[in-house]
Amino acid sequence: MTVRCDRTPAWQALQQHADKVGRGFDLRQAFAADAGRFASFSQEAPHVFADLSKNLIDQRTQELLLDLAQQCGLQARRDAMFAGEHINSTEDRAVMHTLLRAQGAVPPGSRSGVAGELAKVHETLDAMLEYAETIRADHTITDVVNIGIGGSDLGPQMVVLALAEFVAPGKRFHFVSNVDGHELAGVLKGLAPEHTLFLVASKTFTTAETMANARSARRWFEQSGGKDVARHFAALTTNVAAAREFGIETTFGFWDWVGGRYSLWSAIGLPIALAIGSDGFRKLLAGAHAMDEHFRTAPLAKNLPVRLGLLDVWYRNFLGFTSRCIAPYHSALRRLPAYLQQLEMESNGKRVDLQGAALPFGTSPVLWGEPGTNGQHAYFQMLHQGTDVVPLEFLAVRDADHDLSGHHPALLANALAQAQALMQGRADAGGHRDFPGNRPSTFFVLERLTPESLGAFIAMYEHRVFTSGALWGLNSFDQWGVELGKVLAKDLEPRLSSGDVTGLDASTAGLLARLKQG
Ligand SMILES: O=P(O)(O)OC[C@H]1O[C@](O)(CO)[C@@H](O)[C@@H]1O
Repeated sequence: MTVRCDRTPAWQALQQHADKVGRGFDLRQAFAADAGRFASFSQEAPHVFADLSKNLIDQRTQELLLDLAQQCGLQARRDAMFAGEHINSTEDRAVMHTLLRAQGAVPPGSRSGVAGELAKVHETLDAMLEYAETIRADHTITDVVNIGIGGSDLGPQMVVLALAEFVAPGKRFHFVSNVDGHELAGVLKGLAPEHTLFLVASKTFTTAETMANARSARRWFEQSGGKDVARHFAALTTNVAAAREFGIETTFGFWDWVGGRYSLWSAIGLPIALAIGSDGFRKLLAGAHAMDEHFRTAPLAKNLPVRLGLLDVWYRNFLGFTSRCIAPYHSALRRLPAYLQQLEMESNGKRVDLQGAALPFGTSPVLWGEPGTNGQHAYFQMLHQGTDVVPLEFLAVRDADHDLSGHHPALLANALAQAQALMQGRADAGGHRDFPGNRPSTFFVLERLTPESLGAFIAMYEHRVFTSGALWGLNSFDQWGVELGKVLAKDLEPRLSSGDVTGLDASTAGLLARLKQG
């Protein structure tokens, strides 16, 4: 049983600590006073190194945050997740995406039944990877179109882009998510049905956008002379019956205990397996599993996802920061911010606790960002000199996968320089040219961007979001907030042609009249 963070003695102690030192904390003085600050505030985890030393925390902050984690029962909730308890209480489901990357045995203390689930995981994984290898060897298939949205799009898309270096030539990958027909039409324009494989990816197989795109893709396939729907369409879903009813015979399943935003490790990862091969996909899983084991077993004080989640609570609830910026210094990670937005904001963008009581404190920050160095020439101005403090996260990769001379040192120097500038500031230039400094950042280092390191980094983020969500007393695994808009859109769609505005508010009615279809 977890205790909500604001009902613990540590919460009160952190409030006093924030009043006393938190808001007056100065990073420059902290480094001057403690030669060991980098070592004591950095952390090695599988495939990921993190420097937390440029954050507005001291040893006491860390101790109090760890007390908070203990008093909230973070370990018990973590163990309940790994054991397969139904911690997604509003949907009465287990949360076992970690089982998708379990390498053999189930975690100790697992509920009965989990071993059986793991056997199903491996059976499906083997079948999916065998299929992936067959398609990889089939040179008549030159284009793979993934049709899915949210977790059925962002994860596979982000990973396929990120691991471009590992993608065998000969196949192009396309991702269609939006119900906006411009997207699908643009992709279809360059395709031939006999050379195309469509993957319809949807956990529920009911999502309106995905179903509309899948129907249009099949119509296009048939109208352009495509033969053999069975060979050219596959479905990735927990709702195999609905996929069959749609007319798709090749299906790869997964289970209700995999949340959409945690599903790239399941059959939803088929585009990744097609792109980087079965070995590559297994390495991605292995990297994530290594981070799972770190999260599950490392003491809280040396547990990277825990330290990050606690830092998020400190910034959000005690220093009042409402957003966090992520800057991956690697152009292949350009979809990482969008992916992390869903992971964090759909998980922790909640205003009631597990019992449904309104929370008296803030939860998910706004997460945003762009790859560096591009962001530097756009919004970094605000990060350096704006009135709001926005903690920034740098992700740098030591080794490049190209041999263009000079580029990589320039890229890395920029990442280092920005973190340095944010912290140091500048007080000698006068007026508009001065920088306040003391702006916090976290700096992640991967040795190389590989399936293993990317898998570990994503898993680290999943567990960090788990940590802050657990402390806030949230159910991080439902998403009721997406439902109302879906219902209203269903009501409005026919009105766009009928023009019926009965019962609508004046603004919606006025806009509908402007958008009415001729
Ligand atoms: O995979 P599905 O069921 O099509 O859902 C897609 C996405 O839609 C959501 O349910 C939100 O509407 C996400 O949580 C999910 O990732």
